[in-house]
Amino acid sequence: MFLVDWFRGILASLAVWRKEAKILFLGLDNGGKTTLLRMLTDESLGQYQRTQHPTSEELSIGNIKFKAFDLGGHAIARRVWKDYYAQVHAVVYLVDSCDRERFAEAKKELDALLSDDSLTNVPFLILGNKIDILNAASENELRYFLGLADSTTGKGQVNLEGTNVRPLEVFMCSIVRKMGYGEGFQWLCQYIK
Ligand SMILES: Nc1nc2c(ncn2[C@@H]2O[C@H](COP(=O)(O)OP(=O)(O)OP(=O)(O)O)[C@@H](O)[C@H]2O)c(=O)[nH]1
Repeated sequence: MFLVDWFRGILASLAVWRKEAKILFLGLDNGGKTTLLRMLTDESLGQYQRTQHPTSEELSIGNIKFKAFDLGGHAIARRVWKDYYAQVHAVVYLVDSCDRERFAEAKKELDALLSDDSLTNVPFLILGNKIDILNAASENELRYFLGLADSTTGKGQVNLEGTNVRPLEVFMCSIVRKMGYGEGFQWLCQYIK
């Protein structure tokens, strides 16, 4: 209960002082986007129907709009999210940290996003999800395979204003166990302007 309230508090404080924020949840299918969206609304857990491709889901909390899209061979989805949001305030990129076979695909999609002109300087929170599973990759392993070993900008309060450096960090989490993503969102919120 405390964790849930704390997490909601982070989002509520963002909603209070911002007029509007648009946050994209992106990643390959099966990464946990739908589960995270559901968690943000009602903390209800469960198995969700795998959504149809190209898939998108949306929810609003106050003035914050969250929208999730699957990437990976879904050129249509990419076009749709680009059309949908003229401006995105933050990206949450989810990776299944147990699915090593798809790390290369996850990296390819992430690289494409990081070099996308419409997302220049948009903060990126990378969530390595499913760490409750025994064979999950460690944070260092995930950073390595996503090519982020040297490009993350630091956890905690790192002032990047005036530097032209995009805030980028990796946080490991288990959405079903309600672990780790709150810290990630707390980090991200400081950069949502
Ligand atoms: N063990 C574990 N399973 C998780 C976790 N988060 C999500 N899952 C499971 O992973 C599967 C995919 O989760 P979704 O939320 O549907 O993933 P998605 O990114 O929305 O992918 P699609 O539904 O395919 O579009 C589901 O069976 C979830 O229950 C987690 O933290 N730990």
